Amino acid sequence: MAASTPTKRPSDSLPITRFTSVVVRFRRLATTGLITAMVVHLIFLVLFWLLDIWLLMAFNIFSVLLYGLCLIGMRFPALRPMSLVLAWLEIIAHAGISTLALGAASGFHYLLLALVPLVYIDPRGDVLTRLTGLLILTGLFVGLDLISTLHDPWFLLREETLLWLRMGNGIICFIGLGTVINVYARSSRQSERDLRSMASTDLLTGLRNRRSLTDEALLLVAERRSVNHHLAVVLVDLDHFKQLNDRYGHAFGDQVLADTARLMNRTMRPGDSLARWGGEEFLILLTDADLDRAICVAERVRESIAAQTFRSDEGESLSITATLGVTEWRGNEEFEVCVSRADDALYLGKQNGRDRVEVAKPR
Ligand SMILES: Nc1nc2c(ncn2[C@@H]2O[C@H](COP(=O)(O)OP(=O)(O)OP(=O)(O)O)[C@@H](O)[C@H]2O)c(=O)[nH]1
Repeated sequence: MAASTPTKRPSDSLPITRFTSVVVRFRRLATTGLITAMVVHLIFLVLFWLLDIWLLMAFNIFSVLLYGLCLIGMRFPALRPMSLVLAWLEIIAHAGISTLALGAASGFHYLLLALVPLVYIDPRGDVLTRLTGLLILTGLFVGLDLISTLHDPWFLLREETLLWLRMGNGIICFIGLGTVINVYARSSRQSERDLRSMASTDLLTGLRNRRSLTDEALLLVAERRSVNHHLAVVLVDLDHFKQLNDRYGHAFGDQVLADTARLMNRTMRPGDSLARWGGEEFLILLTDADLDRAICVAERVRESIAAQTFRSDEGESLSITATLGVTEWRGNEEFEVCVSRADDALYLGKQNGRDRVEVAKPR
């Protein structure tokens, strides 16, 4: 590539990242809930068949079928809201009819409690919707308790049976609450991990980004100030990258960046760090390395980049070169000062013809 005036600082590239949205997580949670509800209603179905309560048996057959339909509906974006509303209404109707049929002592109104976290988890709900949802659930819970205290249930069961039912419903309620909270907590932790990874990774190359490496370097520098360990910095800048982009296209440039990052990554020792520092600039942080070792590493990187060949879309074989600035951390200076010295060396390397390693000795 032809020579041109060296550029001092390349600009940072914007990180574009994958992110599993909170809506997707809510959908997963809702699907898990629907499957669980279906299984629970199958158990109720058997139970009411054993107790010979035909009304609740019929209602549970209807519920199982309804959950099946809701699960199918969850596969289609347009039907999702309706599926969720139907599932909500089913739980409310199930709690209501079962409590009226068997009395509050059966504990069926406890099932309403499992809906409380869902009022808050739905990401589309605003404050008013949440408050309304909570008030409706509270009203239903208290109302059902009151009505069944004032009126006899439709079906009379033995005290012992009611006790078992109440305990069962209490357990289902706790398991339901626990499951919802667990799924939500796990998805929150996953979101946190995703965000951390997004904040520290460069999407194009998969390398750590500037922020992540700077954070590590600042920690190392703080630790090593007292211990007097070596630390060296190598700045790598690909030569004439603008020309490469202009000649072969930006997508090809991206590929070259990604391949070069992979190549450099392979040459790193465990413990050393490599980051995409800016557009076509990379930074290598060498822990426990003095200047001589840093120069060796820089030479090795320079040679491996120069030896790498690429094939353009037109089938043309080409290679690129890089200029590297090397320096050693002085032990009592800020990390930025050390990087700036490596940058000065790099700039000198560009002026001196590129494809070379330039060293800045700390004074
Ligand atoms: N394809 C691609 N190009 C990028 C990316 N980030 C920065 N660049 C390009 O890298 C080029 C850097 O150009 P300059 O700063 O002039 O440097 P150069 O052409 O490499 O010249 P020297 O550094 O002086 O050898 C610009 O054209 C940027 O658009 C990227 O993520 N992908």
